[in-house]
Amino acid sequence: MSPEKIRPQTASDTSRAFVKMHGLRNHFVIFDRRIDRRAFTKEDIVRICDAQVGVGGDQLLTIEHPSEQGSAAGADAAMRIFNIDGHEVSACGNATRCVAHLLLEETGGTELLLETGGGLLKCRRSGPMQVSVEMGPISGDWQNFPLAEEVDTTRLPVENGPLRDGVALWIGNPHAVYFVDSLAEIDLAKVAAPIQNHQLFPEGVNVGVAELVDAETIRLAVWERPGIATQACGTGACVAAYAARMRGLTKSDRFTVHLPAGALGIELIGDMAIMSGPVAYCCRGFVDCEETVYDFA
Ligand SMILES: N[C@H](CCC[C@H](N)C(=O)O)C(=O)O
Repeated sequence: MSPEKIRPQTASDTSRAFVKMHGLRNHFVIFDRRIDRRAFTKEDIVRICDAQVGVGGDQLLTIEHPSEQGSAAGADAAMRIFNIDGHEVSACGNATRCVAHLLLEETGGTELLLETGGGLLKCRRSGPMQVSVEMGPISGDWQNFPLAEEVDTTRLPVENGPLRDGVALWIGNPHAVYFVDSLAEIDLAKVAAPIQNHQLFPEGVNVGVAELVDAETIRLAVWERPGIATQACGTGACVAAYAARMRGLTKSDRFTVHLPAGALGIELIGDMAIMSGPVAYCCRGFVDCEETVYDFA
């Protein structure tokens, strides 16, 4: 096949232009809805995120014009975040860095304010392919999650095997953090899935399993909604650092959080977590949003 046959020259009526990026291998298919206003159906999202029939991604992101309220508060753009099951969620740390980098390249600036479902996030370029984001504030308010009933979020009553005495924290999305002695001995899917699906969390919860290596170093793996072990989780890293300090396991306010694909820097200032880490491009292209018919004849 000649390269021309496989290289799209222009977007056809049913296709949409995307860029795929990753932050520590947490990978995203990103669409700019400021340019192409068409929305995505749940089926589109599920298929686009599935590498076998679409592009492949941990989430689908759209860049949008800020809302009136966001604009008034100074937002430069807005981001919407969809999980691989098509459900919209309100926060993702690695996605925020990727979208902020795209927008900073567009403006040539060094700072911007990004509106998300979880609030307005201040982002800044912190190196050639590095972005820092003020991700907080972090809270333990049970009504945010929501929880099926009021419980002490600092001592979660939901346990499974080695995951005991967890902390529930909100950073635009819900997390349950459990400290263990050795992360290497944990079968993440096996121990975290029953907690994610526990009736206390009617909308599910991202489950972080953390090992405090020393006062400033955490090893972390996150079983994200809707049931995937990602290579990195930015919001998870922020709440793990916050939980370690809240629990009195350390007095530090600067952390290196090691995730399966690499490290994020987390700085805590009061309830605010500043997350710093890398971004990278994967590819650009067009993806079809019509129902696809396969002919194997
Ligand atoms: N990987 C993301 C978190 C996505 C959370 C999402 N899966 C949810 O359901 O809240 C991060 O870097 O923060």
